Amino acid sequence: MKYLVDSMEMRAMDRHSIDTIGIPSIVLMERAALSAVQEMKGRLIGRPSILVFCGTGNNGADGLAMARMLTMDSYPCEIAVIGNVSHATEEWKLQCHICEQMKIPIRYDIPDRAYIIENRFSVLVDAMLGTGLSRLVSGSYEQAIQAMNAADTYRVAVDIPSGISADTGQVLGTAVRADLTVCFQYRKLGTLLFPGRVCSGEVAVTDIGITPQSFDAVSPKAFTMGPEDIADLPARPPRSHKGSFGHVLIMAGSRNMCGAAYLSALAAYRAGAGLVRIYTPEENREILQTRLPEAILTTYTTGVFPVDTLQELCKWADAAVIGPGLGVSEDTRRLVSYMLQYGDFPMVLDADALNIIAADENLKQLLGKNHVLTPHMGEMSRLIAQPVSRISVDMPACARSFSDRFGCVLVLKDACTLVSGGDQLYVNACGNSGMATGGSGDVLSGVIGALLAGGQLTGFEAASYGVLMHALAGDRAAEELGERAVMASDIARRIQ
Ligand SMILES: NC(=O)C1=CN([C@@H]2O[C@H](COP(=O)(O)OP(=O)(O)OC[C@H]3O[C@@H](n4cnc5c(N)ncnc54)[C@H](OP(=O)(O)O)[C@@H]3O)[C@@H](O)[C@H]2O)[C@@H](O)CC1
Ligand SMILES: [K+]
Repeated sequence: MKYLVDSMEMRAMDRHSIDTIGIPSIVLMERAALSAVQEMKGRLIGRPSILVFCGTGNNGADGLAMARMLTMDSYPCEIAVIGNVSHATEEWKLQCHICEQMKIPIRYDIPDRAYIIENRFSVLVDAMLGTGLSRLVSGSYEQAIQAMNAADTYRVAVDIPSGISADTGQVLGTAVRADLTVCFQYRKLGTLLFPGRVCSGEVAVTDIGITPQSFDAVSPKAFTMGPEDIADLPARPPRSHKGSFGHVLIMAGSRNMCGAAYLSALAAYRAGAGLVRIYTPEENREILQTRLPEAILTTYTTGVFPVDTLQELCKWADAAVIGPGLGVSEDTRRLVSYMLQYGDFPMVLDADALNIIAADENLKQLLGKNHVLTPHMGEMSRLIAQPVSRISVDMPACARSFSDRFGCVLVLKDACTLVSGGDQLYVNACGNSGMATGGSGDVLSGVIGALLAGGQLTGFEAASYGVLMHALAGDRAAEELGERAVMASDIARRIQ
């Protein structure tokens, strides 16, 4: 598990380290600059000429310190100061004074592409704007960013590419497109969220001497996970039977539409469920029994609402997945409404269940801690009656506000899927574009359903690990088949 921080959290940690623990700001800065230089040098061949673009805040001060270290290490190095020097921080003034004493060339106008080519700079360092970015980029910063992007060079961003919001990953006007970003102490949330992730290039995180003590008892809320974190899932006891791992009820599929039910059920079994039961229209019986004989089937006839059967199913289930391929009809509306009222166990609400809930304010009011909702951007837009463009501007805030308001877990599916619940935010860093394929969401809902049914994870944990397992399976599928060829069933079969 790795923490991700936003600008406010990072500022609070910097302040606590400086004011309470007593580490001077300039000491943190020295380690930051040294670590960035080391990361950079490890990727360079020979001693290329380097131009360091410095703003006038502490991100710029980092850049000045880096220019000093690079010069001392015999790299031909020059500094370009961007922005208003009258706003410079104390650290900046000190670092600038040292550079002047060392006679490192400093220029105060904006170098253009021609200047960069003429002087054969093949590495550009972006130390203009860091976590202090507070508004749309314009004027001299905008020109400098454009000059950096126009040059055919290796670009290194200090802490975060200038112009990317550390909180949302959005481009605030314009942003540097870096090949390497060196994040200090913690990865900034905006370097993982799109489009910040694309602008950040390779991301290295370095230790600058801020300890967990600097959290001041409040840990960062966002985190990410990788393949190594799967080992933290509760172990399966060796002495177990199929009842030990939970019963998953999959309410999915509609008349002659059984693919979603099949994929979700298959994924639930692959993710470790003990027993999977599919509740679907009678017409789907034959094909599902043929495709997935391991699943138990309970079927219903369109137009009939079998309350007794539903009562039995609710007694049987440890967790449910409701919605894949369900369709939006009076039958399914009654089904979703019944399950929200009487299903007293964790459940995943996906696809058409979400569309049904979106259209009925009374159903929304039934949402709570038992519920994991898994909307993609279109479904989210319907749930909150906001356009997708509005959601994209700040996905973490949108996910948080929904999960807070309804007390549920929200999985907001996108190229960078988020899971929000309680006070936490999981940001998925795995997976690939091959997973943007029909049925991929049905597979995810089945995985989360199985993890919920296991009974050892909270809704938030099941959803986060579910997203991770699904993404890792997608990566295995892409590695074997190529991203273009991946289908949902390929993902389901590679869940481990
Ligand atoms: N001890 C520490 O704290 C440590 C901090 N560290 C480093 O400090 C960084 C944070 O430094 P920071 O807080 O000084 O903010 P920073 O990113 O330099 O930006 C502020 C400047 O930007 C300006 N500005 C903002 N938006 C703008 C816009 N759109 N367009 C134009 N200008 C804009 C703003 O201008 P003003 O509002 O004053 O006019 C101000 O001049 C952090 O990312 C890390 O690199 C490390 O060394 C470790 C120790
Ligand atoms: K920067």
